[in-house]
Amino acid sequence: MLKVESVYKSYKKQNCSIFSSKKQEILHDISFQLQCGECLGLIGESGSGKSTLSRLILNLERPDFGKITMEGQPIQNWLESHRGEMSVVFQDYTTSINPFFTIEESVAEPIRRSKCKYDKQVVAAMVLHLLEKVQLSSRLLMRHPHELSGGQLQRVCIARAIATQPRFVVFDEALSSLDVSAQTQTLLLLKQLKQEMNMSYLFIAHDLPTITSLCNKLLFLSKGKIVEKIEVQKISQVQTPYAKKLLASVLPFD
Ligand SMILES: Nc1ncnc2c1ncn2[C@@H]1O[C@H](COP(=O)(O)OP(=O)(O)OP(=O)(O)O)[C@@H](O)[C@H]1O
Repeated sequence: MLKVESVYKSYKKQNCSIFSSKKQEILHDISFQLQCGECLGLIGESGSGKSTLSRLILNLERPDFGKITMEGQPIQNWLESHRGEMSVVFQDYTTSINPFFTIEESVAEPIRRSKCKYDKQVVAAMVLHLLEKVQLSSRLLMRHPHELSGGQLQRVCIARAIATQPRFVVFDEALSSLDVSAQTQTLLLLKQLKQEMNMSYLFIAHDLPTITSLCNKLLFLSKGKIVEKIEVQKISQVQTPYAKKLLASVLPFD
């Protein structure tokens, strides 16, 4: 489904003069594939290039070299011809939602922007159904974002992300800002939604237990390079010192 081939990305070095052309390599020779229905976890420490990679996949930025394709088509072409079939949930739920919109308006927005045109009552029914899917009460419909908890707001973001029935969703540190209890509940919800809607996920996180409980394959990213790819069932067989260190930090005993 998604194919990333030898992708490189650099940014202009920070703290350099505006005339300087010095660049810092952020991603180096990244290649991997994600099959239909799979949940691929991308794990790496802060600054390893995870969000940069997700921006390239979402076509918010272009790689310097390399190819990103979806079902054989360059990602930008695929996104144009498959509107609403890829979506994203970011870590910062507070800036992902318009503060002036009610929850109903926020969830309705991606449906209204999609290629299918529905009348008002149908959109209202779809919003209600989506709230039910993410286990939020219809009593929240007329509230504004500041009147919801962090966990509830992230569910609104998830409802928006699944509103157009995407086949592929990128979760970029989507649970990192939630407390442990909201994280656990949201994780269960994502598992359930994935099963019900047969979606493929790219799940980016720096927390190994969260990622292993949801994903079937893992990529370890260190300093812009994929240092290890492994199936979650074989996680105890990781080879690289970086992956071993991450594993040891959550499983201190043999
Ligand atoms: N637009 C940009 N211009 C210059 N440098 C950037 C830009 N975006 C990211 N970087 C740099 O690229 C590096 C990787 O950033 P990125 O956000 O991809 O890491 P990350 O693994 O997602 O980190 P975190 O887990 O902290 O979110 C960082 O050093 C960052 O400062």
